Amino acid sequence: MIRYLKRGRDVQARADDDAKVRGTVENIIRDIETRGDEAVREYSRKFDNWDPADFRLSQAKIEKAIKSLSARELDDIRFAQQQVRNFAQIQRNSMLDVEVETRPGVFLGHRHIPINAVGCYIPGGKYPLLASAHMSVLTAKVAGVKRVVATAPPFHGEPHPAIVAAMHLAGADEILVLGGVQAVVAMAVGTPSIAPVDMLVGPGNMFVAEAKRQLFGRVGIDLFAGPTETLVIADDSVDGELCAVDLLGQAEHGLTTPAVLLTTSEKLARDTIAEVERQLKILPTAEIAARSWADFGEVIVCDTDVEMLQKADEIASEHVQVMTRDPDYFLENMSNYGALFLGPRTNVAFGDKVIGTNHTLPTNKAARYTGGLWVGKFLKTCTFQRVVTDEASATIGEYCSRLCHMENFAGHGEQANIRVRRYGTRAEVPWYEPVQALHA
Ligand SMILES: NC(=O)c1ccc[n+]([C@@H]2O[C@H](COP(=O)([O-])OP(=O)(O)OC[C@H]3O[C@@H](n4cnc5c(N)ncnc54)[C@H](O)[C@@H]3O)[C@@H](O)[C@H]2O)c1
Ligand SMILES: [Zn+2]
Repeated sequence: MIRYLKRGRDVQARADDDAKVRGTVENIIRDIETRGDEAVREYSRKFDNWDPADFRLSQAKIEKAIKSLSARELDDIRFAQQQVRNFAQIQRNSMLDVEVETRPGVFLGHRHIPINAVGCYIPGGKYPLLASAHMSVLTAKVAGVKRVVATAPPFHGEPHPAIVAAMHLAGADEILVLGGVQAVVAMAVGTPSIAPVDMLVGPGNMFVAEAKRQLFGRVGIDLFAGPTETLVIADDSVDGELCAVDLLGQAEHGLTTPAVLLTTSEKLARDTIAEVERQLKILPTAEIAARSWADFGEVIVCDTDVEMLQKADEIASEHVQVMTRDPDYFLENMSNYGALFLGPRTNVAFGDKVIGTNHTLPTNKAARYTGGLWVGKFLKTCTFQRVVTDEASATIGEYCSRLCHMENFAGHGEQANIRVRRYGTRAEVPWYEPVQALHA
């Protein structure tokens, strides 16, 4: 049986919020489409109080930002990037191009082709999320993307030096200081100063995620990566302090961050609720975390691991941290999650910042149909084929011709028939008389 000790806001209230955001974003996109650069500038002034001569950073400004960091800070960024680069490269190596002879004389294959130009959004509203530069820019570069544009909003009125350094060290070809919807629209449609990109990637708040969603089709997007969500699955092998730290650690992202505890231990559930209240008195980011916990936090008690698994798949959370006696049960059986964190020794912050897996992950139940950002998202898997013998051309041609006939496709049928006549031994294609006559 599944019991809620604490519930979040109802589904209707969340749907109303989504509808409001959709409308706001629609208007901004339409406005930028009609008025271009001028509108980009206006929204930048309005939302970020930011109106520089050029949104693009010069080489001198990039170097100045890097020089302002300490050796320790630069080294830490390099360490994180090395972990992300290494794992992205391992994943790239797992993706093989293929070319196989599927029937005598018939060769089919696919190649992974990098997208030409990608725009990476690095969030910087509440926190300067420099880790997103590793996750997007660097991974795109490992995939072989030629032109990578990276953009982040100003932080306290200026480019944030650690974000700029991380973008540069990750290999960004162009660095912009521009935030929100205006940044993603500018990269997607292009402006006199920003050449358009083919794909938008990276996380962002609900406005940024919704803008990417609305621009999909005109450009590619990686996935729906909106406000962070976290799910902790735990049994009585861990304590309330650890669970509360792991819930609040992610609840601090923003006011709409669901942090959910699923547990088979009612004692752990109650201990965690008490611990959350205690920690909220001392956590420096409690102002945000307390609101998201109050509105979106949930504590759910189940009887068995099987029940927890069912509920977890239904929630389809971005992050799922498993701290039970047998975490592998969830690895083997769970199907809907952005990323799994197995056992108490790791946690979501490791994945967010440094361990090497990508932190840009599906939210809003998108984990039902996609994983997170990874090197494969920057590659198009494109097929090719060739037929190298007369016999193969004629044999496939006969099947094709008959199948086209069933679908009433005369022109397609002729494409096949002409091969049958030229490369085959049959003098005629009996099942396709009318079109045959065209070539008599
Ligand atoms: N899903 C993931 O993989 C993932 C990973 C990391 C972070 N995140 C999420 O990224 C988000 C970052 O959000 P953030 O706000 O700190 O930074 P952000 O850079 O995404 O958004 C800031 C921008 O929002 C725009 N904005 C603010 N208020 C607006 C309004 N009323 N109308 C239109 N535009 C407005 C501004 O232009 C501003 O530059 C968080 O929600 C975090 O949870 C998600
Ligand atoms: Zn996080």
